[in-house]
Amino acid sequence: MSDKRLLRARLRAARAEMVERHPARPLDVPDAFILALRPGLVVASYVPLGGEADPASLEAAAWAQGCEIALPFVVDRATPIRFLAAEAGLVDGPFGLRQPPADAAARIPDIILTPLVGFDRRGNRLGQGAGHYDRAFAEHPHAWRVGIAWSVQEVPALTPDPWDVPLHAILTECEWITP
Ligand SMILES: Nc1nc2c(c(=O)[nH]1)N(C=O)[C@@H](CNc1ccc(C(=O)N[C@@H](CCC(=O)O)C(=O)O)cc1)CN2
Ligand SMILES: Nc1ncnc2c1ncn2[C@@H]1O[C@H](COP(=O)(O)OP(=O)(O)OP(=O)(O)O)[C@@H](O)[C@H]1O
Repeated sequence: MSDKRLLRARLRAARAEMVERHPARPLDVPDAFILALRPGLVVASYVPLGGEADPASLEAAAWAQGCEIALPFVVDRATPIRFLAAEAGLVDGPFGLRQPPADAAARIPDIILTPLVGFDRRGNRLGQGAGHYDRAFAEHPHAWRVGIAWSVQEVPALTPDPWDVPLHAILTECEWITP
Protein backbone atom coordinates (compact mmCIF):
# COMPACT_ATOMS: atom_id res chain seq x y z
CA MET A 1 0.00 0.00 0.00
CA SER A 2 1.27 3.51 -0.79
CA ASP A 3 2.08 5.92 2.06
CA LYS A 4 -0.97 8.05 1.22
CA ARG A 5 -3.32 5.06 1.30
CA LEU A 6 -1.93 3.94 4.66
CA LEU A 7 -2.25 7.44 6.05
CA ARG A 8 -5.84 7.72 4.81
CA ALA A 9 -6.75 4.44 6.54
CA ARG A 10 -5.14 5.60 9.81
CA LEU A 11 -6.83 9.02 9.70
CA ARG A 12 -10.25 7.60 8.86
CA ALA A 13 -9.90 5.31 11.88
CA ALA A 14 -8.93 8.29 14.09
CA ARG A 15 -11.93 10.23 12.78
CA ALA A 16 -14.33 7.35 13.46
CA GLU A 17 -12.96 6.91 16.98
CA MET A 18 -13.33 10.64 17.67
CA VAL A 19 -16.97 10.55 16.64
CA GLU A 20 -17.65 7.48 18.77
CA ARG A 21 -16.31 9.29 21.83
CA HIS A 22 -17.90 12.71 21.10
CA PRO A 23 -21.04 12.14 19.05
CA ALA A 24 -22.52 15.18 17.30
CA ARG A 25 -19.90 17.62 18.57
CA PRO A 26 -20.82 21.00 17.03
CA LEU A 27 -18.28 23.30 15.39
CA ASP A 28 -18.15 26.91 16.62
CA VAL A 29 -18.39 29.42 13.79
CA PRO A 30 -15.26 31.61 13.79
CA ASP A 31 -15.64 35.41 13.51
CA ALA A 32 -13.29 35.35 10.49
CA PHE A 33 -15.77 33.15 8.66
CA ILE A 34 -18.76 35.37 9.45
CA LEU A 35 -16.82 38.48 8.38
CA ALA A 36 -16.22 36.96 4.94
CA LEU A 37 -19.93 36.39 4.27
CA ARG A 38 -21.95 38.73 2.01
CA PRO A 39 -25.50 38.40 0.68
CA GLY A 40 -25.50 36.51 -2.62
CA LEU A 41 -22.18 34.70 -2.15
CA VAL A 42 -22.30 31.01 -3.02
CA VAL A 43 -21.02 28.78 -0.20
CA ALA A 44 -20.32 25.20 -1.27
CA SER A 45 -20.88 22.91 1.70
CA TYR A 46 -21.19 19.12 1.98
CA VAL A 47 -23.42 16.52 3.62
CA PRO A 48 -21.17 14.72 6.11
CA LEU A 49 -20.39 11.06 5.59
CA GLY A 50 -19.43 8.62 8.32
CA GLY A 51 -17.35 10.40 10.95
CA GLU A 52 -16.77 13.65 9.05
CA ALA A 53 -17.11 16.92 10.94
CA ASP A 54 -20.49 18.50 10.21
CA PRO A 55 -20.44 21.94 8.52
CA ALA A 56 -24.09 22.62 9.50
CA SER A 57 -23.23 25.54 11.84
CA LEU A 58 -21.25 27.28 9.05
CA GLU A 59 -24.07 26.65 6.58
CA ALA A 60 -26.57 28.17 8.99
CA ALA A 61 -24.35 31.25 9.46
CA ALA A 62 -23.99 31.63 5.68
CA TRP A 63 -27.74 31.25 5.21
CA ALA A 64 -28.40 33.88 7.91
CA GLN A 65 -26.15 36.34 6.04
CA GLY A 66 -28.07 35.84 2.79
CA CYS A 67 -25.58 33.51 1.09
CA GLU A 68 -26.69 30.72 -1.21
CA ILE A 69 -25.74 27.13 -0.33
CA ALA A 70 -24.48 24.72 -2.98
CA LEU A 71 -23.53 21.05 -2.59
CA PRO A 72 -21.22 18.77 -4.59
CA PHE A 73 -22.83 16.52 -7.17
CA VAL A 74 -20.85 13.32 -7.70
CA VAL A 75 -21.11 10.90 -10.62
CA ASP A 76 -18.11 8.58 -10.03
CA ARG A 77 -14.40 8.76 -9.16
CA ALA A 78 -13.35 9.75 -12.68
CA THR A 79 -15.89 12.52 -13.30
CA PRO A 80 -15.20 15.99 -11.85
CA ILE A 81 -17.72 17.12 -9.22
CA ARG A 82 -20.08 20.04 -9.95
CA PHE A 83 -21.66 22.31 -7.37
CA LEU A 84 -25.46 22.46 -7.53
CA ALA A 85 -28.01 24.60 -5.65
CA ALA A 86 -28.99 22.96 -2.35
CA GLU A 87 -32.53 24.34 -2.41
CA ALA A 88 -33.72 21.54 -4.71
CA GLY A 89 -33.46 19.00 -1.86
CA LEU A 90 -31.38 15.83 -1.61
CA VAL A 91 -31.37 12.42 -3.29
CA ASP A 92 -29.10 9.38 -2.85
CA GLY A 93 -25.78 9.53 -4.72
CA PRO A 94 -22.71 7.29 -5.03
CA PHE A 95 -20.46 6.41 -2.02
CA GLY A 96 -23.46 6.66 0.33
CA LEU A 97 -23.66 10.43 -0.29
CA ARG A 98 -26.81 12.56 -0.22
CA GLN A 99 -26.71 15.21 -2.93
CA PRO A 100 -28.90 17.53 -5.04
CA PRO A 101 -30.74 15.93 -7.98
CA ALA A 102 -28.86 16.02 -11.33
CA ASP A 103 -31.16 18.71 -12.73
CA ALA A 104 -30.61 21.21 -9.88
CA ALA A 105 -29.13 24.56 -10.98
CA ALA A 106 -25.32 24.75 -11.30
CA ARG A 107 -23.53 27.29 -9.08
CA ILE A 108 -20.02 28.77 -9.06
CA PRO A 109 -18.73 28.69 -5.48
CA ASP A 110 -17.16 31.74 -3.78
CA ILE A 111 -16.33 29.71 -0.68
CA ILE A 112 -15.65 25.95 -0.70
CA LEU A 113 -16.14 24.14 2.63
CA THR A 114 -13.99 21.08 2.08
CA PRO A 115 -14.28 17.78 3.98
CA LEU A 116 -10.82 16.51 4.92
CA VAL A 117 -9.33 13.10 5.61
CA GLY A 118 -6.13 14.76 6.87
CA PHE A 119 -4.36 18.13 6.98
CA ASP A 120 -1.24 19.89 8.18
CA ARG A 121 -0.80 23.43 9.55
CA ARG A 122 0.55 24.70 6.25
CA GLY A 123 -2.81 24.06 4.57
CA ASN A 124 -1.84 20.86 2.81
CA ARG A 125 -4.72 18.43 2.54
CA LEU A 126 -5.43 14.75 2.12
CA GLY A 127 -8.84 13.84 0.69
CA GLN A 128 -10.58 10.73 -0.60
CA GLY A 129 -7.97 10.28 -3.33
CA ALA A 130 -10.30 10.67 -6.31
CA GLY A 131 -9.05 14.21 -7.03
CA HIS A 132 -12.57 15.64 -6.78
CA TYR A 133 -11.57 18.66 -4.68
CA ASP A 134 -8.14 18.98 -6.38
CA ARG A 135 -9.97 19.46 -9.65
CA ALA A 136 -12.64 21.73 -8.13
CA PHE A 137 -9.90 23.98 -6.67
CA ALA A 138 -8.19 24.14 -10.09
CA GLU A 139 -11.50 25.03 -11.75
CA HIS A 140 -12.42 27.69 -9.17
CA PRO A 141 -9.05 29.26 -8.28
CA HIS A 142 -10.65 32.40 -6.78
CA ALA A 143 -12.81 30.54 -4.27
CA TRP A 144 -11.90 30.72 -0.57
CA ARG A 145 -10.80 27.17 0.37
CA VAL A 146 -11.82 26.29 3.93
CA GLY A 147 -11.01 22.77 5.16
CA ILE A 148 -13.10 21.18 7.93
CA ALA A 149 -11.88 18.33 10.11
CA TRP A 150 -11.53 17.01 13.65
CA SER A 151 -8.28 18.01 15.37
CA VAL A 152 -7.21 14.33 15.48
CA GLN A 153 -6.93 14.46 11.69
CA GLU A 154 -3.89 16.78 11.87
CA VAL A 155 -0.54 15.33 10.82
CA PRO A 156 2.88 16.99 11.25
CA ALA A 157 3.54 17.45 7.52
CA LEU A 158 2.03 16.26 4.26
CA THR A 159 4.19 16.37 1.15
CA PRO A 160 2.17 18.19 -1.51
CA ASP A 161 1.85 16.71 -5.00
CA PRO A 162 2.36 19.02 -7.99
CA TRP A 163 -1.41 19.41 -8.50
CA ASP A 164 -2.20 20.18 -4.84
CA VAL A 165 -3.70 23.63 -4.12
CA PRO A 166 -3.36 24.52 -0.41
CA LEU A 167 -6.23 25.47 1.88
CA HIS A 168 -6.64 29.10 3.00
CA ALA A 169 -7.98 28.06 6.41
CA ILE A 170 -8.86 24.95 8.42
CA LEU A 171 -11.59 24.71 11.06
CA THR A 172 -11.52 22.04 13.76
CA GLU A 173 -13.52 21.71 17.01
CA CYS A 174 -10.52 23.35 18.74
CA GLU A 175 -9.24 26.07 16.42
CA TRP A 176 -9.34 28.15 13.27
CA ILE A 177 -6.00 27.65 11.55
CA THR A 178 -4.81 30.17 8.93
CA PRO A 179 -1.54 28.93 7.45
N1 LIG B 1 -19.29 14.30 2.68
C1 LIG B 1 -18.50 14.33 1.63
N2 LIG B 1 -18.95 14.70 0.46
C2 LIG B 1 -18.12 14.69 -0.61
C3 LIG B 1 -16.78 14.27 -0.50
C4 LIG B 1 -16.32 13.88 0.79
O1 LIG B 1 -15.16 13.53 1.02
N3 LIG B 1 -17.21 13.92 1.82
N4 LIG B 1 -15.98 14.26 -1.62
C5 LIG B 1 -14.59 14.22 -1.59
O2 LIG B 1 -13.91 14.12 -2.56
C6 LIG B 1 -16.64 14.26 -2.92
C7 LIG B 1 -17.11 12.85 -3.19
N5 LIG B 1 -16.00 12.01 -3.48
C8 LIG B 1 -15.75 10.80 -2.92
C9 LIG B 1 -14.75 10.07 -3.50
C10 LIG B 1 -14.42 8.84 -3.01
C11 LIG B 1 -15.08 8.33 -1.90
C12 LIG B 1 -14.67 6.99 -1.39
O3 LIG B 1 -13.80 6.35 -1.93
N6 LIG B 1 -15.27 6.52 -0.29
C13 LIG B 1 -14.87 5.25 0.32
C14 LIG B 1 -15.11 5.22 1.81
C15 LIG B 1 -14.32 6.23 2.53
C16 LIG B 1 -14.46 6.15 4.02
O4 LIG B 1 -14.40 5.07 4.62
O5 LIG B 1 -14.57 7.24 4.64
C17 LIG B 1 -15.66 4.11 -0.31
O6 LIG B 1 -16.81 4.35 -0.71
O7 LIG B 1 -15.09 3.03 -0.34
C18 LIG B 1 -16.06 9.08 -1.30
C19 LIG B 1 -16.40 10.32 -1.81
C20 LIG B 1 -17.78 15.24 -2.92
N7 LIG B 1 -18.64 15.04 -1.79
N1 LIG C 1 -6.43 19.57 -11.73
C1 LIG C 1 -6.51 18.26 -11.98
N2 LIG C 1 -6.97 17.77 -13.16
C2 LIG C 1 -7.05 16.46 -13.39
N3 LIG C 1 -6.71 15.50 -12.49
C3 LIG C 1 -6.25 15.92 -11.30
C4 LIG C 1 -6.13 17.31 -10.97
N4 LIG C 1 -5.66 17.39 -9.71
C5 LIG C 1 -5.49 16.14 -9.28
N5 LIG C 1 -5.83 15.23 -10.22
C6 LIG C 1 -5.76 13.77 -10.09
O1 LIG C 1 -6.56 13.37 -8.99
C7 LIG C 1 -5.89 12.43 -8.17
C8 LIG C 1 -5.77 13.08 -6.80
O2 LIG C 1 -5.19 12.20 -5.91
P1 LIG C 1 -4.75 12.68 -4.47
O3 LIG C 1 -4.22 11.49 -3.77
O4 LIG C 1 -3.87 13.90 -4.53
O5 LIG C 1 -6.15 13.12 -3.86
P2 LIG C 1 -6.43 13.79 -2.49
O6 LIG C 1 -5.21 14.53 -1.97
O7 LIG C 1 -7.00 12.79 -1.57
O8 LIG C 1 -7.48 14.92 -2.85
P3 LIG C 1 -9.00 14.86 -3.32
O9 LIG C 1 -9.79 15.27 -2.13
O10 LIG C 1 -9.04 15.95 -4.35
O11 LIG C 1 -9.30 13.49 -3.78
C9 LIG C 1 -4.56 12.17 -8.81
O12 LIG C 1 -4.67 10.98 -9.55
C10 LIG C 1 -4.35 13.34 -9.74
O13 LIG C 1 -3.65 13.00 -10.91
